[in-house]
Formats: sequence, C-alpha cells, structure tokens
Amino acid sequence: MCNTTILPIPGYAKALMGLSASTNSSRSRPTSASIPHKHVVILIGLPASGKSTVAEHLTRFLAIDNRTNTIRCRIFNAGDYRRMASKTTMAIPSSSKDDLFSPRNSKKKDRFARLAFTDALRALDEDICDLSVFDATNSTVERREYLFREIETFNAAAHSRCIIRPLVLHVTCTDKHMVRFNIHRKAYNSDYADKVYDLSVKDFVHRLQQYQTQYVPYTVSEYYRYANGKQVARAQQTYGSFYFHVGNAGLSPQCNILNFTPRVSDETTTLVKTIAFFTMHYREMYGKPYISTVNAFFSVQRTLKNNGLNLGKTKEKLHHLVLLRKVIDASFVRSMDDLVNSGSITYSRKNC
Ligand SMILES: Nc1ncnc2c1ncn2[C@@H]1O[C@H](COP(=O)(O)OP(=O)(O)O)[C@@H](O)[C@H]1O
Ligand SMILES: O=P(O)(O)OC[C@H]1O[C@@](CO)(OP(=O)(O)O)[C@@H](O)[C@@H]1O
Repeated sequence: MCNTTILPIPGYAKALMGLSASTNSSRSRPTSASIPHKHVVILIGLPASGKSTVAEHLTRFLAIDNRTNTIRCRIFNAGDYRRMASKTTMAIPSSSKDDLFSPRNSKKKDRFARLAFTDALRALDEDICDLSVFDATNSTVERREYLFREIETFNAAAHSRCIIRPLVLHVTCTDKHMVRFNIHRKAYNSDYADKVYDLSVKDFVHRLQQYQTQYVPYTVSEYYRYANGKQVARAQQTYGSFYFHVGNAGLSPQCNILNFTPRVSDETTTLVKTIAFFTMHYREMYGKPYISTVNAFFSVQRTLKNNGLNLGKTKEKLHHLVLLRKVIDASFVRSMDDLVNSGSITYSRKNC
C-alpha cells in the first residue's frame, strides 16, 4: 500500500497532477530570486537499515528522471570519514572505553559526522553540487537539532551563496530476514576486511545493541517542532518541510509528509515530487531484486542446489545461516522493531 500524507498545501494537487505548482498565482517567489535553493537529504536510520543503498538508488534515480537529471548529487557518508581518518582497520573493542559506538564515546563519533556534514554544506555553497546526501544514522534528537541549526545558521549568513533546504529521508528495516541478510553483508565491508566472519557478525550486532541504547525515533512531534519553526528551524515555516520514508525496501506502508508552504521554491517542489515518487515506487523500482536475493539467501534448498557437490561452500553457507539465526534471534528483531517504530512517525496513524 502506498500512502502519502499531504498537509494543507496550496498548489500541491497541481504538482501531483504534473502541472507546475508555480502557476498558482497565490504563491510568491522566494525573497531573493537570484539565490539558488539547494538541498540536503538528511538520512535517519539504524546501522544496516539500508541507508547507503537507498541513498545510492535515490541519486541514480534523480540522474535518470528528466525532471531532476540536471541536479548534481553527492553523498557524504560519516562512516567513510571515520574510516579515512583511521590508518588501520577498525579494532574490535575489548571494553566500552575503546568502543566508538558506546554512548560514552558519542562525542568522538559525532566528530566524523560533523566533518561530513560541514563538507556536505560546503559542497553546496561552493557549487560543487546541488544536492548533498548526508549519510549517517542521525539517531538522536541532539544530532538532528544540530543539523537543522547548522542549516539555519548557513542560510542566515550574509556570505552564503545559496539557500539550503533540508529533506529528511528515514530508512527502516525490521524484517527478520532482511536484518539478518544486511548484517551478513556488513560482515564483508571494509570495517571487517581483516576479520573472520563470526567475529564480524557478532561485533556488528554489538554495534546495533549500542545504537539501541541511544536511538531516538523521529516522531511526529519532532517533525512539527521543525516544521513549525520553533527553536531550531525557522526557515521550515517559510519554505516547507518534507519527510520521506522507505521501510523494508518498500514493503512497509509509505509514510511521506509533504508540507508545502506558499513560498516553497520551484527547485524544491520539483525535487520533492520526484523523491516522493521514488519512495512510493521504491519496491517496484529497486526493492524487488533485493527481496528475491534475501529470500534465496535463506533457502537451504537453494543453497544445496547452487553449491552442488561443493561441500566446503555448502557447509560455510549453512554455518552462516545458523550463526545469523542464533545471534539475531526473534527477540533481538522484536526489540529493534519496537524501538524503530514505537512512537515513530512511521507508525503514527495520524499521519500514515
Ligand atoms: N534496499 C536495499 N537494496 C539492496 N540491498 C540492500 C538494501 N538494503 C540493504 N541492502 C544490503 O544490506 C547491506 C547493508 O545496507 P547499507 O545500505 O550499507 O546500510 P546502512 O547504510 O543503513 O548501514 C548492503 O550492503 C546491501 O547488501
Ligand atoms: O554518527 P552516526 O550518525 O551514528 O553515523 C555514523 C556511523 O554510521 C555507521 C553505522 O554503522 O555507518 P556505515 O554504515 O557507513 O559504516 C558507522 O560506521 C558510522 O560511524
């Protein structure tokens, strides 16, 4: 089921019908028409929820859609800043003191996110791109407030060469098989290049547990705090606020919130319409092959058939399946689902 919530928006119905929202005479242009409106997509989601993959899909989609193919996109991944800063591969922590993902080290971890976000805004200001995607978990209210505040400060600065509009893209994954599969894949990323499979999976699960103690769902009231321009995001009131959601590769109901205001720019309207289309059709466009791969991965019959007489490979694959089932058991997935969805915008009946 696809379901997009549209808050009272002059011109949006026209926009959905493919007519230019700017033809609505009640809408006025942005104050300085000469200043381009650029965008930053702020991702939110637990590790392994699929953020980087969806971000990649989004930028590919924008590049082929003829409404947006002139938009130059760049992705800024906080994890990559951490990996670049470290000369060695990630060490498996022996205590919470040297565990970057422990709440006690959140300031250390924030440093990389801040560096990545500063570059994301700078690239827009220096006209290196028109859309920056900020890829991090952004899992706390403090972090999100920081990001919105930074954008406000940027927009208010006299020397800024563009206006930056934030768009939130929430990526969730709580399907048991998808969670297991994604963590399996994470065990092969560069954090674990020099580590054996079992240790990598267990360490990643430990990382997720650390996030579970800190993650704060993005709620409707948090959305409205920014949308209503209180405290941290005054410009939202003027230029609209937009929330998009991709859940379980598009299998979960969509829950976009598009709050257009009279002064939303044409650049924003076009981009928002296109991203809304992307999220609403994510399953057909990008989710299907992934969903089939996940199903095939967990089919023991398929494992036996694919590996034929290769007993070594079959044994290894079966070992992976057993381990994944053991360390990512039903109660782990349930608690993840509760955390991600309880009180979150995604499950708020009011808006979905
Ligand atoms: N929507 C998806 N389509 C295809 N593969 C996906 C999808 N979501 C997750 N995956 C798989 O799971 C792995 C982890 O996802 P990733 O995008 O790195 O998560 P995150 O950025 O949230 O940590 C990816 O390497 C990919 O193999
Ligand atoms: O600072 P936050 O927002 O948690 O996000 C950054 C972190 O996200 C992670 C989550 O696992 O990204 P990545 O998937 O790119 O490896 C960490 O590596 C990275 O340090």
